[in-house]
Amino acid sequence: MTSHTASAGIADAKTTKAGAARERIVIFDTTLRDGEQSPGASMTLEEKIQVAELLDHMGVDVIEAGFPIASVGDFEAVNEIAKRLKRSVVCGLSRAAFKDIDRAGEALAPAHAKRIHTFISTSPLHMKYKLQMEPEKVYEAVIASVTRARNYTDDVEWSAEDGSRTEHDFLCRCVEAAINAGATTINIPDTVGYTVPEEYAALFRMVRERVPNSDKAVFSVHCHDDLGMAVANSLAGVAGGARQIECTINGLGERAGNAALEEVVMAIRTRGDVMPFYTGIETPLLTQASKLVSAVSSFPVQYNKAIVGKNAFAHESGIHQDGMLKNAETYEIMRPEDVGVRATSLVMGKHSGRHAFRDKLKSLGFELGDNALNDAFKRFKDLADRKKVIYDEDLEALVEDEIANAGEAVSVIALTVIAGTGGPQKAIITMSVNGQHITREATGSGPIDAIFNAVRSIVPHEAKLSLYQVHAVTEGTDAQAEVSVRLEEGGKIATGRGADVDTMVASARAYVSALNRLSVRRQKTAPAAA
Ligand SMILES: CC(=O)SCCNC(=O)CCNC(=O)[C@H](O)C(C)(C)COP(=O)(O)OP(=O)(O)OC[C@H]1O[C@@H](n2cnc3c(N)ncnc32)[C@H](O)[C@@H]1OP(=O)(O)O
Ligand SMILES: CC(C)C(=O)C(=O)O
Repeated sequence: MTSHTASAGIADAKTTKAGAARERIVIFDTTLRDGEQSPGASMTLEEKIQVAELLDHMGVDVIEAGFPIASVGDFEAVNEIAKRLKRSVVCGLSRAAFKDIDRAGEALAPAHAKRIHTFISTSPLHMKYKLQMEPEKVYEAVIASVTRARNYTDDVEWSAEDGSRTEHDFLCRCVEAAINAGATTINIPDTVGYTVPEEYAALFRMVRERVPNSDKAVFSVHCHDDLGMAVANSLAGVAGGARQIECTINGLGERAGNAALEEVVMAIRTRGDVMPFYTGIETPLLTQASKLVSAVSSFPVQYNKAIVGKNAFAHESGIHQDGMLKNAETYEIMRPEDVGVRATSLVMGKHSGRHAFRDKLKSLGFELGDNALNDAFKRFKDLADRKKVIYDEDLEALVEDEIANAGEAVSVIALTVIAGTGGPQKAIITMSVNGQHITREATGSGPIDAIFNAVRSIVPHEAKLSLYQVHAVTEGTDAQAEVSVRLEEGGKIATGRGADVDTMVASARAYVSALNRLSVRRQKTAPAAA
């Protein structure tokens, strides 16, 4: 396969092609806080430390390690992570309540760099029904909470929960007050995944234009995926002036989840031609982070998940595989190694074509001529129609069987076996013997015995069966069976192998293969004709 050339869009450089400076986007990971709010995703302290250390190593700017007031376990997690992290800022969440903020301050005390993130809802719906607070009380709570948090650190983030459904005048008032009270990051979350890209971008533009001190804070997006737009909305928020993205590994999070870190980071990196930004994330660690979070949260990653799904760099259809073999950029917009995937995989399946089949066999050490390749390809297509996943071992067994049985004097053409509780079992076999098709049937004590008896009636012989062995080439009930047969006759030994998803067919092929070899042995040792 040809490799990718450096794609025009890749935003590694700190300047755009036109020479303008790219702006740095702060990546704020909340896998350990919002991610853990996914029902069933709780992590142990050790697991959280493991995730935090990997995120730190990966270059995440801010790690929201938990909500310290929530439980002793959450406090300990934030506190232990605060002791360990070397590069990232450690962040703890708190409501607009002094006890929450003090607890967060206590948990974060050992951190080399700490942030308190305090939030309160600002939408009419949340204020009226959830908080049951008048807007003026909420406004006062914004100022009081940010001021309190500043006692612990200069790095204070304030969030307007349900910000995307908040009335604009009130949102602007609260943002201005939070900045005046000392907030250095202003987050306007789309808490319920309700907004759409154009609307969210406009919201940031509006707030930044209307709030007089808006240049004193970094604006942040925090998007949920209820309508499947968390990543698109996050990037739109950035287009509207936000410079921090809150996200989680694998998009873990409340309900349908948060914007996926790996997706926003790779979108920025890959489409640097239209987004003049960069992040500090070491993207080759993305797959490792995804696997770790999946393992500790017990949330499997869907196969077709962008960036880190099992199929993100896998191609099964012949036309795509052919394109990939000629130039990887035909069907891949990112290099697999840039996200920590070892290599693109051309998956062999019912949609694959000859180019990919030949290439795959070559990688397995088989170089077949055109005729043999065509025969093997026909058998492979037949196998792929019957078997969901074709493993390398399947191809090896198929080709070895093809090589062992191709061009032999005797071969199996068709087989029907009648088996079950009410024996005797019966086999009807059609074989080609020196080009002539012969059909016979026989019974036996068991289906294999019946098959071998039927073969013997077409190719009579006295050879003794000294070994009959079956093993499954791969796992699963649709695995191919690989059958080995050993025949002995007058001191001569011949073995044969056959492979098929049907154990009976594989047995017949193995038996016939051994007979062919025995026949060759007989000829080799026969006295030369006078
Ligand atoms: C959008 C988000 O993701 S916000 C974060 C959500 N995460 C979590 O809630 C996980 C951790 N939470 C918890 O462990 C608990 O909810 C706790 C410890 C925070 C609070 O527990 P409890 O005291 O039992 O209260 P409970 O959760 O039932 O209700 C929440 C209370 O906080 C109030 N509240 C909610 N948000 C805020 C806020 N930002 N600021 C101040 N008060 C708030 C509610 O109005 C309610 O108050 P009330 O008890 O006077 O009616
Ligand atoms: C606390 C805030 C940032 C939040 O998680 C949300 O609004 O979804």
